[in-house]
Amino acid sequence: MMRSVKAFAPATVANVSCGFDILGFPIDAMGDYVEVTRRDRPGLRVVSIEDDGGKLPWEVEKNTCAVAIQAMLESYGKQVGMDIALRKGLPLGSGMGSSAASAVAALVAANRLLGDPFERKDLLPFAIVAEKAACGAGHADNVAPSLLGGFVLIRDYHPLDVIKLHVPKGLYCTLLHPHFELNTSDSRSVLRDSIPLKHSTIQSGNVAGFVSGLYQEDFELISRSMRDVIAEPYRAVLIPGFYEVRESLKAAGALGMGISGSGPTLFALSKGSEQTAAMAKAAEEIYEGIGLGVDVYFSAINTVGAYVLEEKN
Ligand SMILES: Nc1ncnc2c1ncn2[C@@H]1O[C@H](COP(=O)(O)OP(=O)(O)O)[C@@H](O)[C@H]1O
Ligand SMILES: N[C@@H](CCOP(=O)(O)O)C(=O)O
Repeated sequence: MMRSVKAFAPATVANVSCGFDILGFPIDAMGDYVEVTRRDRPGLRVVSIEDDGGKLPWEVEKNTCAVAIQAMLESYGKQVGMDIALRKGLPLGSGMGSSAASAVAALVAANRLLGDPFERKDLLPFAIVAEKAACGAGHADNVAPSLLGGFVLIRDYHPLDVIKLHVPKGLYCTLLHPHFELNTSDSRSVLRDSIPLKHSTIQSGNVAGFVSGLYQEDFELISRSMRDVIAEPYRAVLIPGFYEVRESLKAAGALGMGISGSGPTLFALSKGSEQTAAMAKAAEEIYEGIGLGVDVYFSAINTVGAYVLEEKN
């Protein structure tokens, strides 16, 4: 019987401009690490959290690692005792699926500790419970791609219908993380409950175009489809320099760009990695002008999702 398992779950770009709450992909550049260790008494404990600046909750009903594992154990039908150690590789409130990566890494580790009783896709509802605990909304567009890898479409939430999409060769992602936190719950609170019919038409056309573009490996179609009339207009005002950075990234060769998840990180897709240095330089100059530090990450699209790093007997 396994004694402890360590797993990694990648950061994710949710929405991908046109797919609010229904589209996302993981990146290779970074993620969260969770180790779960069996204990002889039932019950979960968070025993260590590293690299969170002391900001994350240790309570099992609040930390997404524990919330996700608890949901899994309820479905498993047996209370197995586990100690949970989390190392944050992701900045908080960044728009890169930080709460999701913790939950997914915890689930993949705990599932393996139990001998993999759940298939990968069957872990998703447990990760959604954790996401809801973290930001008040059970959106799956971070947890699903972090768990499954590649572009993932959430066709429906009730019941869950999740589809892995084709990843075109040579598609590359640049992430710009300006140094401030924007909590997902805050950037969801600026959104409207209803949208005009004409916006629904524009958004559906673009999400269909984006998915077709992936399958046809048609980078021009992907580029044309990266438009968001639902969330971006309301959220852009929360992100200093958004429109300027958008123009500079496009001028530097991005296929398209948008807000990663709920921001403040911005993402750009490009065909290949040749333009990424120019994109980063252009954006860095703008952020410097507005007095904001920025971290830049480059990554291929991660196609495998979370994985087990180490098992100890
Ligand atoms: N392991 C975790 N447990 C509980 N809350 C977390 C965890 N990781 C991140 N969070 C919190 O979840 C909230 C949602 O934001 P987060 O997922 O970090 O945003 P983003 O995905 O935009 O980076 C934030 O308040 C963040 O501090
Ligand atoms: N679809 C969600 C995605 C939130 O992503 P995060 O990385 O900012 O948590 C939304 O747009 O609110």
